[in-house]
Amino acid sequence: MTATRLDGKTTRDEIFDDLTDRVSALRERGIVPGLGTVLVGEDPASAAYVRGKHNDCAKVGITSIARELPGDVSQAELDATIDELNADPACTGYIVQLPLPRHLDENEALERIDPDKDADGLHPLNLGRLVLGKTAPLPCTPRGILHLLRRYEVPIAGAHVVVVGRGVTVGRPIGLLFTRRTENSTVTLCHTGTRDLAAEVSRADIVVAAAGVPGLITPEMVKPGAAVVDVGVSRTEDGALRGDIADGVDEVAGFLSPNPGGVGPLTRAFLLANVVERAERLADEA
Ligand SMILES: Nc1nc2c(c(=O)[nH]1)N[C@@H](CN(C=O)c1ccc(C(=O)N[C@@H](CCC(=O)O)C(=O)O)cc1)CN2
Repeated sequence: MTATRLDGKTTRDEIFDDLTDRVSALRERGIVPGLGTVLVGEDPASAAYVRGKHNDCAKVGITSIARELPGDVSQAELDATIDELNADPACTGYIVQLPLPRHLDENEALERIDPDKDADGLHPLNLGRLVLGKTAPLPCTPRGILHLLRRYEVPIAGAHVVVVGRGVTVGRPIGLLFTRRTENSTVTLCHTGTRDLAAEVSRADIVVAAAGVPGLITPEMVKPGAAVVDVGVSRTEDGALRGDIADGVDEVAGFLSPNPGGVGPLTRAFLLANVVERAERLADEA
């Protein structure tokens, strides 16, 4: 079997076309959505992701607001930047790029973001709203995963989904999304304490690998025909990206979302979608 490739770039372009039209319609109503980013330090990957977000803004007509802070910034200075974006009417939504340098408290930063401006959907209030099944901005990578699976008509209702990794940006929230009534999947969340990862993965109709361990998921683990989504990120010494999926998985799986080229572009697209959706809500309330 050679897996159908879930193409994140083509799918992102479709989303951008839709967002471009919606941003034009907002501009006609006198509203210009603005995305803010807070980048701390000089991690090359984080800097590249933030640059990419601003390039995307230019493509769809959203204003960019970039804040860059040195790697040794204090928590109080970071808090002040967050407060400034909370108060800025030109900023419809914003993100604090993760990970932060170790001396900073990520949870404190996320909690300080005005939940209404939380473009990442990672504020505790918004994650809580997700748990309660209330409307909230959805975390961008999980939203991208679901969109990509639906786009390629991968069966989700009733599927057994095995998520590998319990991080806050992917593993934990994707479990919440798959178990909503609208998705109706059964989720097993695996992590470093899981006794027999291969046995868990082998039962999955859908595998979401978000562990950050290169080549963790091997062809022998995967049920023939399963959908495999690679969102694991690790870097080689020369900075090259490595996903969690080993070579040969595409010979066993029915669908494969590669990394790069799969969910990553959609993470960026849904960040803009969260901003545009907030701008539309504000326009309707005005
Ligand atoms: N505040 C946040 N921080 C981080 C998030 C996040 O969603 N919010 N996710 C990741 C980084 N990230 C966005 O910020 C991100 C990662 C990857 C991609 C992407 O398009 N990847 C490309 C490959 C790029 C490469 O070669 O390095 C792909 O998959 O094709 C976009 C965004 C952690 N931090």
